[in-house]
Amino acid sequence: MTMRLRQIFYFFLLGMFVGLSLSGLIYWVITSIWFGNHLTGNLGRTDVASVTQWLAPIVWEGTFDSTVIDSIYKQQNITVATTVFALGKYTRFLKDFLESAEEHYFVGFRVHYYLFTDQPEEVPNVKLGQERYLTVKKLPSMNRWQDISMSRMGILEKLIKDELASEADYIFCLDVDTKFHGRWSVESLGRLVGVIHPWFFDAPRFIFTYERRPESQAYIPAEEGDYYFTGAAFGGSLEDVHHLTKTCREQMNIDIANSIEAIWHEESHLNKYFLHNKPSKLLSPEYLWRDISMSSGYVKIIRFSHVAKNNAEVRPNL
Ligand SMILES: CC(=O)N[C@H]1[C@@H](OP(=O)(O)OP(=O)(O)OC[C@H]2O[C@@H](n3ccc(=O)[nH]c3=O)[C@H](O)[C@@H]2O)O[C@H](CO)[C@H](O)[C@@H]1O
Ligand SMILES: [Mn+2]
Repeated sequence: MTMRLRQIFYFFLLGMFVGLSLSGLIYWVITSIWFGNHLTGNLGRTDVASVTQWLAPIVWEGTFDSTVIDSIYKQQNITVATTVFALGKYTRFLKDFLESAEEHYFVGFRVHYYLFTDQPEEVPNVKLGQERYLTVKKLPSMNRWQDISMSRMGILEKLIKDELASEADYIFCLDVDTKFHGRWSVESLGRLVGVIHPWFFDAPRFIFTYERRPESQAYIPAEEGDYYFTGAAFGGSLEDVHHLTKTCREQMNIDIANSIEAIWHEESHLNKYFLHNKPSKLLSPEYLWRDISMSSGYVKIIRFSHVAKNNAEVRPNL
């Protein structure tokens, strides 16, 4: 009798197990196959904002499906122009920059690096993958680091206008004192793309180091501004980045004529530009972190970071 009861009990348990598994399977079939992802594919983060007030996505780990997004861009045969400047002692950063980019940056897509330097002989010989190209362009040396940093806008404006039109679809302009540590790929593409500065993403607005003197063209009043963007990485379509670099160059020239230099140089002008020309996509500080040794709970993966450097030792002036 007890034997029989036990059998019934086990049979019941088995029935429960099969029933639950079946209903789980049916639920999965209905939601993902019948409905597809449009109803239930709920990617996103709850600990950080992943969309701006003007409905531009903010790219964080966990907000996109890399397989889906790769397959979209694979069909488009795109070329991503990538610019980097290395003058004076900054040529020492090139090897790590290029080697790590070959490992993590737009892997499997066509990338054309444009490298501006005053010492082409110092450009390291880095083995590039298939469909990866490097063009070295010589620049005269400059003796103020601020001038090097700011002059990038005008040089990029000219590069885009004179050479890139039929050569590339998108462009990213990056600092060289940096290194890639994780995927940076097509999820970052957009018409106009800004990267949230790693030191200010969790700071209140009054801390943002916008230019606060009304005499400068980069001036932003205390009650304005959405995010503080880094000058070390920005990008987008050729047309939009051309307009950005042209505008920043013109605004910096007006400042020069008025004998004023914005507090954070072209970064200040970039922030002013983004105030009136909202980026269509924002990249989280995963796309330019402080230094690989620092951590933050929000940043689940460091994709690109500044490297620790001794400014007094590498810059031509203080
Ligand atoms: C985190 C961040 O947002 N950094 C910004 C910040 O400091 P940074 O300390 O990052 O500026 P930086 O010294 O890296 O200079 C910017 C870039 O100019 C180039 N360079 C500079 C000096 C030199 O002797 N040789 C040379 O090639 C190089 O590509 C470098 O990456 O302020 C700069 C201008 O105010 C830029 O806006 C930087 O992007
Ligand atoms: Mn830098």
